[in-house]
Amino acid sequence: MLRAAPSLLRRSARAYSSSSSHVKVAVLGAAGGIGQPLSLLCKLSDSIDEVACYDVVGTPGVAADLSHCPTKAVITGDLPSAGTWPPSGNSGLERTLTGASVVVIPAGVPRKPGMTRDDLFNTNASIVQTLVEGCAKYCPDATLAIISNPVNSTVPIAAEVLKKAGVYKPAKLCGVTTLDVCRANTFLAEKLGCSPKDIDVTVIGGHAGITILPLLSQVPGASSLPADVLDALTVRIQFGGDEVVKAKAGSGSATLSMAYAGYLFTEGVIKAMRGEEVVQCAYVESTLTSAQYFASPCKFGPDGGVAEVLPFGPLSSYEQGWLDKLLPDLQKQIDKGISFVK
Ligand SMILES: NC(=O)C1=CN([C@@H]2O[C@H](COP(=O)(O)OP(=O)(O)OC[C@H]3O[C@@H](n4cnc5c(N)ncnc54)[C@H](O)[C@@H]3O)[C@@H](O)[C@H]2O)C=CC1
Ligand SMILES: O=C([O-])CC(=O)C(=O)O
Repeated sequence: MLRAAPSLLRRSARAYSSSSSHVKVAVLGAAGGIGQPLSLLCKLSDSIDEVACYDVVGTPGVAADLSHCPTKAVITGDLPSAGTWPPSGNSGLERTLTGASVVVIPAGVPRKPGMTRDDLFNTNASIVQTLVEGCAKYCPDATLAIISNPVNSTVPIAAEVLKKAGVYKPAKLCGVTTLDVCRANTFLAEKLGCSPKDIDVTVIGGHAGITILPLLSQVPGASSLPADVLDALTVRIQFGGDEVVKAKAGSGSATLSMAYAGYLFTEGVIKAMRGEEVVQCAYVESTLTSAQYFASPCKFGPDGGVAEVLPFGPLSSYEQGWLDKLLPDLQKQIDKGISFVK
């Protein structure tokens, strides 16, 4: 009674047939709470040939450690200048980014209890700006997956940086909202008493508080839940990040679940590059609503970018109420990112 084709990643007959080219994934912020387990998951992946770990600290150690895992991916670890593993003449960011197909960016500070994601803006905006300037220079064709918060603003920052450099391709710039989908699937499955693997909730909007909107009404088994249960579930998904920040009590925010979500997103991009049919939610430049950037289901294509921003389907009146409320908030956070670079 749940969705017939629930997987985040949908297979087609062309699976794995179209490309055997070298797939390099760069992780920027690779020594951090998200970066380390994300790099591990990438190192364990059969579809990744090279994992390039970059951070301002610790990456030679992270790379040396991961290199002992007996899997096919070659691993490197770079700092901004000297200090690489294995030793190399290139400067750190250049070596990391050159030849990358996908660049995943979890660099930046995480929240502490009492903070909003927007409170991270002052620190993370310039970190993302600098790193994306490097992407514009060394891997202008790569797909960029932005994890650093506030995603609602850091994606517009990245877009403005790429525009300034003359290499902006909207289809190749995504904010990663996969953790919202993971939470929605997990929490809804708990309520319905089924496996989260049998559920694929579409989550639209942005990635902060009320800008996150799970479309639970579209999941057949969920639409019959009482209104108060649906409301509690919606709010729990919107504020799932706060749940972790509170439990970690000052030591950071979601890292392990985010690493898993970032890995799922990256695998989705790579599977699409190899010819599989992949639809996954992402925060991208969009004309679906009045907000310039908006998370919705996106079909990924063989170049690793978004081939089509898909419509998000019918909303219940409850969800329409949230959408009306979130759009002005989201646009404000987008404008803040744009003005930072302009
Ligand atoms: N999009 C999403 O769903 C989620 C986003 N996040 C965000 O991800 C970011 C990272 O979180 P954590 O890994 O927990 O933080 P962390 O502090 O553990 O790691 C961040 C890493 O970034 C590195 N870094 C800082 N400046 C850098 C620069 N200029 N170049 C390269 N690396 C740099 C740091 O050295 C550190 O190793 C935060 O902004 C957090 O809010 C966290 C969870 C979910
Ligand atoms: O809540 C945070 O600050 C980290 C995050 O984005 C999430 O867990 O969704």
